[in-house]
Amino acid sequence: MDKDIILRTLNLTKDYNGQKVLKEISLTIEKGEIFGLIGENGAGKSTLMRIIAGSSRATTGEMVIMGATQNRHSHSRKQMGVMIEQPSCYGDMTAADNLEIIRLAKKIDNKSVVGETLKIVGLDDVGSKRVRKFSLGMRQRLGLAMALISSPKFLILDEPINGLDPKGIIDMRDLIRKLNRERGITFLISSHILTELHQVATRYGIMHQGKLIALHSAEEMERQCKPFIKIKHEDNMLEIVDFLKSKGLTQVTVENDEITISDISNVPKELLSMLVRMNYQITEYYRQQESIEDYFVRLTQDAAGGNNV
Ligand SMILES: Nc1ncnc2c1ncn2[C@@H]1O[C@H](COP(=O)(O)OP(=O)(O)OP(=O)(O)O)[C@@H](O)[C@H]1O
Repeated sequence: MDKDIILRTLNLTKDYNGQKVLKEISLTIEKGEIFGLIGENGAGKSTLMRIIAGSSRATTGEMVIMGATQNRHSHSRKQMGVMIEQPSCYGDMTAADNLEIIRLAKKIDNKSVVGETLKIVGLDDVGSKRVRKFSLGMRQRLGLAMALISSPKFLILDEPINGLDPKGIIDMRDLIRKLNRERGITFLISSHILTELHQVATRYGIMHQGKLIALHSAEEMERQCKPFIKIKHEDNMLEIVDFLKSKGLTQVTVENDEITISDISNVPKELLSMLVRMNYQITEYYRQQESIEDYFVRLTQDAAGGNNV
């Protein structure tokens, strides 16, 4: 067993009524990582997380969690905390009472763990407030506390930032980073909005239509965001596109009358003056770096067949 590997999946698939919603998912999460699982709604993130958490079974494939091979009988997931979907809790009770119920159900002897966990998530000062009066951010914190109470080494959080206001997003990110840094907890976190996980994930897996289409470290993700050139004009767009292609530029796309050249390594230095010499009415010509969100959109479009002109 490799002690630095928290999770390894090999060719996991899931079929619902004959429809493949997970297609050969193979991924490894190492100790200490904050692994961000990104994909649009319906990409298969929750399905994959439920299988890893043990609340659903894969149709085929293998999975090893903290050194233990998982099969239908082994749910050796005691060192794992899970928050998938809205945490279910008793609205008429306080956060402390809700946690106490979980402590008893999990047979945790140490009574002080309730207060300690509430402190970690910043809910130690809400006193006798009933959970049904909690804001969404507070509920998410309580969900995290429920997942944390058994001192897990690995936390699975499905869309923990979904619906939070900007301050709630920052607080949740800070909390995740703190738990990772100070307690060495490894995270698997999903989101359908890439920017929500930007600055917190150390590695990303991008899912699209049940497939894992890319795996990137945070640094690789930044590198993937390629520079491009935008051209705005008041002229015959197709003529300009043909001209660019005649210069050997293949990755030329058009959207809202704007031309984008993605393969800038092939762009001749004097391209702008060439366009002007051709008497094209160019109104703007500039170089930009692709944002992480744009990269995600490009990647999922490429996986779906691309949109090059
Ligand atoms: N219990 C189920 N029975 C049938 N189909 C299901 C079931 N659960 C999920 N699916 C289907 O599996 C696909 C993946 O859904 P999943 O919830 O895993 O996606 P997701 O990426 O988590 O999306 P979201 O961000 O909306 O939660 C969808 O097409 C969904 O309709």
